[in-house]
Amino acid sequence: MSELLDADLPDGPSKPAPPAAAAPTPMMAQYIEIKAANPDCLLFYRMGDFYELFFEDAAVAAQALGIQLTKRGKHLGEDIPMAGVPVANADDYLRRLISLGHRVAVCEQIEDPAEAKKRGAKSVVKRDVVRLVTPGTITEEALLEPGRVNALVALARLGPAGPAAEFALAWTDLSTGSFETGSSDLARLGADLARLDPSEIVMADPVFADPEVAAALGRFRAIARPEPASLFDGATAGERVARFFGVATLDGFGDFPRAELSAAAALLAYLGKTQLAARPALSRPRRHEPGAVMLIDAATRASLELTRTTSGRTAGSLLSVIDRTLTGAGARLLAARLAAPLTDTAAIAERQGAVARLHGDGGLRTALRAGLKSFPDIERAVGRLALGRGGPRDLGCLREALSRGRLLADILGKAGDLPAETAEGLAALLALPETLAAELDRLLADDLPLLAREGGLVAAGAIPQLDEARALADDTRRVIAALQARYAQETGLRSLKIRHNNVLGYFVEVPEAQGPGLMGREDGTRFTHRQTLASAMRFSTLELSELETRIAGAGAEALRLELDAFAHLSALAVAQAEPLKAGAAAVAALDVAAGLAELASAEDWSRPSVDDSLAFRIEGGRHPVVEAALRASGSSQRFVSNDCDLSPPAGASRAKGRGAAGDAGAIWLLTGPNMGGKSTFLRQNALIAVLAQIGAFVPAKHAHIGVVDRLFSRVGASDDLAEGRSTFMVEMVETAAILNQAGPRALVILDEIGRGTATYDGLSIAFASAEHLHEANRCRALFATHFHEMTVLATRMKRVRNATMRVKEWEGEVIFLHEVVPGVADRSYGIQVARLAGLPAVVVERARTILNDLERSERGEKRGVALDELPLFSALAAAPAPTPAPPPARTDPLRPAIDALDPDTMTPREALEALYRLKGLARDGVI
Ligand SMILES: Nc1ncnc2c1ncn2[C@@H]1O[C@H](COP(=O)(O)OP(=O)(O)OP(=O)(O)O)[C@@H](O)[C@H]1O
Repeated sequence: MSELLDADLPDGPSKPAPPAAAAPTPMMAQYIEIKAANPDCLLFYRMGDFYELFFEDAAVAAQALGIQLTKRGKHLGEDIPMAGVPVANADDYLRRLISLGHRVAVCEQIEDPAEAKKRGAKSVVKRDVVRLVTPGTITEEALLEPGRVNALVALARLGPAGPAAEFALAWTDLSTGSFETGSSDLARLGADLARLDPSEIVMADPVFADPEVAAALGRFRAIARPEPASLFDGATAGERVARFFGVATLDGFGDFPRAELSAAAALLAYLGKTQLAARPALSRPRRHEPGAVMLIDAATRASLELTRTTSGRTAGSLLSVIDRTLTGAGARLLAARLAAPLTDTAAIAERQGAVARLHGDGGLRTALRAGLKSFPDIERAVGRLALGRGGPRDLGCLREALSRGRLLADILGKAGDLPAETAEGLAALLALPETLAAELDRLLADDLPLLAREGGLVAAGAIPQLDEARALADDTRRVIAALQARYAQETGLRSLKIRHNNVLGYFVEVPEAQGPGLMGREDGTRFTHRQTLASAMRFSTLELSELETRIAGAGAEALRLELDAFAHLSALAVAQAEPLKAGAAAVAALDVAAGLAELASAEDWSRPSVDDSLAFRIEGGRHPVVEAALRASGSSQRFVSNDCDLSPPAGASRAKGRGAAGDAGAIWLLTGPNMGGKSTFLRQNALIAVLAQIGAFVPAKHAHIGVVDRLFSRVGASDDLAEGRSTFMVEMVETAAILNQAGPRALVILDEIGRGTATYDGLSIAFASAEHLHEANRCRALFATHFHEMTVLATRMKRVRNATMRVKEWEGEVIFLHEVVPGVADRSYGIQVARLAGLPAVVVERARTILNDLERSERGEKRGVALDELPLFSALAAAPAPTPAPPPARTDPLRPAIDALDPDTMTPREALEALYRLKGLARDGVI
């Protein structure tokens, strides 16, 4: 704060108010200049131990953070609003601001206040923005969720707007340094973004303004940010990427299409803009081959609740049920894999191999999981160190990771034959940098401070000069005592003392009589006379004055040595970023495989067979989330497993031609009562496909799945009022996407489409959609419907099968068996379900009458009178007295009961009983 200098201080009350247009103070002028360069950020302006915010920023921050809004000095005659947050817990405030969608520019003092003072008493310490904190560029542990990838995406468009425009994405998680690219197009952009689930997207201004892109972005537009088109310049893109990685050409990185290079270069440019001087330790860009992953659009992800439930919570999602990982990196990898199931059968088999090995070897799994438990997050520690934002604890994390990595390698090394993925992991663990491990072990203390500048990060005994400096700083008295003992011994003067005062500093003092003996000594220490007092003489020595200087500088020296050691270790770690990251990836993959194996063994899941056929045969399939929920509810009801077979009908591949079965999967039309379990069945099959293709085991006895390249699910109706679309409109938009995009390898789940409009319109749409799926899309599909009329399709179309949910009726009650069987439901049991849901009995009865009537007329019989009658309430009211009569007087049963009593004729016992009777009437609430 000392640097705030007079120039920065608010005008005191004694001073006259400045004229309205008074020039700002030098500090305010500096603030205004920096703020003008960062208009779209809240500016955290460093002043001593605080980040201060001024003007509008102060008001915004005070409101968002609930901190006090004060004022400081005046600008143009007005008070300057100010709010501040302590530097020590700035992370917490940053997190809150970022989560509210703000961006923050962190402005630090970039010179020592003493330097500023040299320029004159009124000069201001130089400051500059060192970093922009945005949702996609955070790296601090406190700001990140351990198990969630924090993706920043750059979206590039090649060519002018229009359906033929090529799109590409480049994405990174700055906290771990991952860096990937992939191609896209307008139709699949939403699905690609949904897979990455970014925190922030950057794109060129014109792309941001394109209404078609805006529509494709959907909810992601809220986190999109327009940037100058020059960031995406395709002509210089390759060169810029090469420059970042310090290579002459990108040839060694693989073949990147131009649009992907443009996205990659823009991403790097944006990192440059936000990270300024710091250079992130990004891995070399890795290209996602088109078609390598199963495409799942945002609506499908939401309806299948893969990583979040429809209400936005993690608990209750598929991820939450299958996640048995033990490390942050493992949890992130599992989430990333779940978001992007593979389509390459060999890659799937490789992952399955790792799970299967650990599934089959419980001992190995247990040992590995013990070693993995809270394994430190290497990736994020390296990421922070590379950006210069790391601390001693990040080094400590690497030290622990390296030694625990060796343990894991030992366990795997003794395990014998390993599947490819695990063997690769072992190789990466064995390649963890030994030299770094040794250096960390040698230099780091056991307990590490949060910040390097607090000191204490280097172990005692590691650096002799540091030990000495510390000894001097911390243990001056001991050093002096040792010196005093030495002098006393050397001179034979037992009364020799070393003392200190501000004038002489350290000096030797002896009784006056012995002083002359010290002067003019030929051998040993030379004592220089400084002062003679009445009873004592004082001397200095060379050692003492050296000691003096060393003590004065010792604290600073100790800190410098520690900071040097920290910089040395950080540089060593950053230089080894690649093997460290490879080790981290190995640990994450082991954790995922061991977690999935643990899950499979605890839940009795099986290894699916995944190939390039169009098969889809599930035996004894279960819905993992509903099953877990049933168990957690403590209900005695067990989850009922079901089979599903959408494989092409037998011999179909030989039948060629349109209309014949051809090489296409089947469509199941599923009818059945409400609450029968249709939606559960539909979803469980989609989830089994997803699980199979991430390389996991699946909740089924057996599963054979021909790779699904695109998954569509249209389950349940929901309004999208924010986008101005009604329930029916949303339903139709999503159905349109399916009918337009699903190819022969797709798996389509349609749950009751057409129910959002009038019956005949709905039925016609559902009917036509099913026909289109069969004839045009020719994909595997599950179609649940209440339109029983649709079941005739099975007689007309070769690959349509009817299936239904079994129910039992017992004494007028409906019992849901949750069993899927071939056939057609005879009825919907909607009225029984309505009764179970607690609809008033009178409404249920009336509904039953109307239903009978409708059914009779449908059968061509004479319709009853129910529909022609007055509606429910007038019908009820019509019978007794429709005329406006006063409301019936409330009868009070106590009155007649009291009237009936004759106290004169009652025995005491009868009186007592009567009293109890009256009391009972009152208590039962009859009155
Ligand atoms: N296979 C099953 N085993 C046990 N319980 C099940 C099973 N399937 C569904 N259930 C239970 O039945 C409830 C209703 O299931 P679901 O929502 O799938 O029915 P639905 O037929 O789709 O109903 P609606 O037609 O009303 O949408 C579930 O919440 C679950 O508790």
